[in-house]
Amino acid sequence: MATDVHRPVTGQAVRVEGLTRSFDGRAVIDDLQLAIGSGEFVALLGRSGCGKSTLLRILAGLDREIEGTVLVPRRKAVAFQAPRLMPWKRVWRNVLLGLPGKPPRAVADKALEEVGLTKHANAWPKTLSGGEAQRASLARALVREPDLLLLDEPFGALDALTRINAQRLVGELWRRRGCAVLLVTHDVEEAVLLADRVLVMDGGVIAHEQRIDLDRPRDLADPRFAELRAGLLARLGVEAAA
Ligand SMILES: Nc1ncnc2c1ncn2[C@@H]1O[C@H](COP(=O)(O)OP(=O)(O)OP(=O)(O)O)[C@@H](O)[C@H]1O
Repeated sequence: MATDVHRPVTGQAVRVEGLTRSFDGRAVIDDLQLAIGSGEFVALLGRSGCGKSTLLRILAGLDREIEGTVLVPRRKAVAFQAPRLMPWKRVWRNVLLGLPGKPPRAVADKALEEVGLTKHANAWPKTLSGGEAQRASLARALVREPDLLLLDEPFGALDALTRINAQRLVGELWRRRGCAVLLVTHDVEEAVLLADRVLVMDGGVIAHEQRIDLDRPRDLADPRFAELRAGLLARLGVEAAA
């Protein structure tokens, strides 16, 4: 039933063809096509319940009850809205959790430095703020040296200021690492701020795509930024404020 070949095509991080995923006989994803280039930053928008997380879980290899073809790199990592840290393990041990072999602590320390958490390497997860826990979760993704980083609303639960810092961090990590990113978000501004290309999911397929042809770092005050944002909001059925 499922064709799930973990081998990337040259120049591509993701290739999905004719993907269908049904729950109780209802196709949430229905003959979906998708390609993401190596090193490309793609944001995925769509109404609540349209299947964004389902698609991300399939790309992460967490859901194999599919029909169709899914090609993704072997090295991929995922971070969710909830940081999912093990409370009984110190932060650095959480970062190494699930890695094959016995990686030395230095591997965790390097990733924690990258996300600005060196000070908290020995801390227990419960002592971290929401933003810090989210950064620990990002560090856990980075130690996998991913060619594809899958982010499911990683900033959804953060307050506005922490969110801006976390967005900035993800933008920097992406530039430095050069991996492809698929970011699921509800925030149109975040999508336009970070992505090379924004996809809108609807009716089980990618119903719309918008290339973001703005230089980085992006300026929220740029009229073209507002135009792209308004266009995407309209696609989502939301009227932008004048
Ligand atoms: N394990 C499951 N069993 C049954 N139905 C499921 C399951 N997982 C997802 N669904 C259904 O599939 C649909 C898509 O869910 P999904 O979580 O992918 O949406 P989403 O676009 O990520 O939503 P949100 O933006 O609210 O997070 C929903 O109707 C959901 O109820």
